[in-house]
Amino acid sequence: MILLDDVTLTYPDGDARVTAVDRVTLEGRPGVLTGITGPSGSGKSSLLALAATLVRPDSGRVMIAGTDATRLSRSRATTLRRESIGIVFQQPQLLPALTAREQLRVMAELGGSGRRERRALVRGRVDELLEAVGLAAFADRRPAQLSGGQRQRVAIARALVHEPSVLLVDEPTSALDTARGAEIMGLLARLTHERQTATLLVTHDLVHREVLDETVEVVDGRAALVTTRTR
Ligand SMILES: Nc1ncnc2c1ncn2[C@@H]1O[C@H](COP(=O)(O)OP(=O)(O)OP(=O)(O)O)[C@@H](O)[C@H]1O
Repeated sequence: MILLDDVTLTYPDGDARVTAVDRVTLEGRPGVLTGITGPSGSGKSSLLALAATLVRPDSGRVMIAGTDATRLSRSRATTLRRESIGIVFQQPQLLPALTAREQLRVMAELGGSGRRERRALVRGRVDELLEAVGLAAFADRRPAQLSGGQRQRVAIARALVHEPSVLLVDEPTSALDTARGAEIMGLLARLTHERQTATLLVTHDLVHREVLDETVEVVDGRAALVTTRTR
């Protein structure tokens, strides 16, 4: 689970500062797909960067799996991020020379606490994850031999390699047509429910709103929970 607790984030703006996130409290719970929507410049990406522990808030706490990430040293925050958070970016950001299976294996080697047994465990998860995202038959293909939707599926599987409790997703459908986008959103909802990740997903695209369990709307750096769906 993840809790952004009364967080504020400002950026330098000439001699002054611009408030990108203004005292937001937002909770991601296990098995819940929470959509973050709102106009351009409202602070959605900044919220995700805070949740990813990539930036520190000016004030407030970011609680991840019971730990206040804002109080950790940089290196301990990095370890927490690797072990507890999966991130899917707008573009899949795959390495062109590697097959789908190798993209996940690299993540298995890089991340986590580095203990040999743990790495072996993570390696063993790779084929199961490729199957879970519908790519079992494409494991040996390189990015150029995959469609845009399939590349995004590889990125999703890669984000799940360390079995994160928190999954953060930034505009996953922006490079896809409506049908492929709907498939990716459906996949993210299914994985969230099956793997009980607390998933925060930034989206402009309200075409896909029906798969979201909750929708939080951000306006001028402030967030309001606008809908909650009961499954
Ligand atoms: N690195 C930065 N330096 C200065 N100001 C920034 C920086 N990043 C974002 N901002 C400002 O913070 C505010 C929120 O930006 P943010 O990118 O979080 O919004 P957004 O809702 O994700 O927008 P978009 O949908 O266009 O990506 C905006 O006013 C933006 O100009």
